[in-house]
Amino acid sequence: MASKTYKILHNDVLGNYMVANEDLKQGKLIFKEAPVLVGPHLNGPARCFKCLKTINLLMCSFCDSCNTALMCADYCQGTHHTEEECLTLKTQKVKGQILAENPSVIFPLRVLLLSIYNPKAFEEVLKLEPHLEKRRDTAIWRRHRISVEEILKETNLLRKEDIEEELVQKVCGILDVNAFEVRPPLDLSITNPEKQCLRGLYPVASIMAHDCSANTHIAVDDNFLMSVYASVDIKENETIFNNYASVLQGNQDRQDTLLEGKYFSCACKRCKDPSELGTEISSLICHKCRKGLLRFTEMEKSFKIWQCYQCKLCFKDFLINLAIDEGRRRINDLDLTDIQAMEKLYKNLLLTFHPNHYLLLELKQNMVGLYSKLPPTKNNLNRKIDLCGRLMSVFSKLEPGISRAKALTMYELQSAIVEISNKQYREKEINQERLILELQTAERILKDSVKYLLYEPPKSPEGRMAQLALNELKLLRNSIKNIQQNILVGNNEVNDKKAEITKRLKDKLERNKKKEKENVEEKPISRRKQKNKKK
Ligand SMILES: C[S@@+](CC[C@H](N)C(=O)[O-])C[C@H]1O[C@@H](n2cnc3c(N)ncnc32)[C@H](O)[C@@H]1O
Repeated sequence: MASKTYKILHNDVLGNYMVANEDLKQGKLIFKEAPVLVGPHLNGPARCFKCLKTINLLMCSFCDSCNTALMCADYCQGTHHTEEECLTLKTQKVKGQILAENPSVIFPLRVLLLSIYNPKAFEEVLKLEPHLEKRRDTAIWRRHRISVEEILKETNLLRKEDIEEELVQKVCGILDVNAFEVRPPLDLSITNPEKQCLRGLYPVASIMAHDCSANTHIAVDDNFLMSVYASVDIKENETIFNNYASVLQGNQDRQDTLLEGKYFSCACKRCKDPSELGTEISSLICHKCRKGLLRFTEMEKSFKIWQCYQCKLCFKDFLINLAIDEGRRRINDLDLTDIQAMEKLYKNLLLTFHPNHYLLLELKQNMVGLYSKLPPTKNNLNRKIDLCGRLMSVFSKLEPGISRAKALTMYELQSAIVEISNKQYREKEINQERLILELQTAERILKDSVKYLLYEPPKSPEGRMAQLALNELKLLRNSIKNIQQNILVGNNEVNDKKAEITKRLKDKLERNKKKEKENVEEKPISRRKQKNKKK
């Protein structure tokens, strides 16, 4: 598999992986890919075969033709239940009710159906890594046996030869190791996109190896078409990486996710650096010396050792995990509409965690969201600017280049700068020149935010935000121009006045000079006159 932008190589550590076939500039589209299939999560709710929206099982209907595929409504216009799939299901003569009662079988079943109506696509899917040996007889294997394999067998959902244990487990393994989380269409929530995620199978994209600080930016549109861009410049022959974990996950969480779900220990630059690229995103404050930071140092048998770099005290990871669990519990218990409670908890957690610890970053993101809704007092705006700045400094290190998290934070940051500087100008705390400087700073930030947001599909929440941000950028530029013109007009008026005053002074001076001259000419005559008088 090769294209102009990438090629596929193989080594013992990564298996198949993708490298750049040429120098790729930041923002370069590396490839686009449509999914082979999209389906629900193993534990996710049942979804309409046509539009993939969550189904209310009490009110669902079944496809008129195959009588098996679940539908959200008779009139659903979705396109994801293809004619071939429909015909194949029809020949299986199974009751759709079985799928409604066992939503875990839906996605593996749809993959297995491919073997009947699209063997070529099925063959491509089977080339993906299932990690069969690492999964054999583990908890996940047993779970798939009960929730997928046995249901398929009991209900005669497929021909006997299609549901051999090995094949079903392979398909489940391929889905777990390779599928991408994708957002359902029309889901406009940016705050918790994971909540209602679907899984999509993208055989090319899934070849990208993992790095906790990836060099790609992935955008999926409402038809699940995936676009993969270079998020930074990538040199020819450099590996093209995707981040399988979330950027704000700490070291331990990431390692657990990757080991449990993808069957490898990550040894990327970020994972090997106890400060996590200088961010301290996993560091805690040492409870003994209260000066140093506790960072993970090394694995010892099955647990990690954490050490204070100042007083050298060591902790086993279960103690660190206790502190993290307690912090997590307190954040989960928070009322996310109560800014005072959030600020109080933030201060409190600073006694245990580094300010950039991922728990505090999560809290900061929630606080920025809430400050955006609170009355725009100077205090609120200043705090929002401060929090956005802190978030930005972490994102810039962990996600250099094109980054969704950075773009959203930059948008919030510039809006607070615009609001506070206009307020300060209205209240005569700053003059027009200073106002322009502040607005120009906001303009630069908004321009970068727009630059990154424009990589998002237009109908996604971030894509809509890109259009909003673009309009705001135009307005901001206009208002800067207007103020500059005001200053120019003001300066011209001042200059005119100055010129008038100078002219008047000059005239006066001329007049005085003239008078003096006249006096000088007059004086000798008068003296002579006086002399004559005396005579
Ligand atoms: C989505 S697949 C990627 C394609 C896979 N390498 C293949 O040959 O089909 C994920 C698997 O690739 C391997 N992998 C990806 N990134 C890795 C990394 N940074 N270190 C070690 N293994 C990695 C792991 O085996 C992982 O389970």
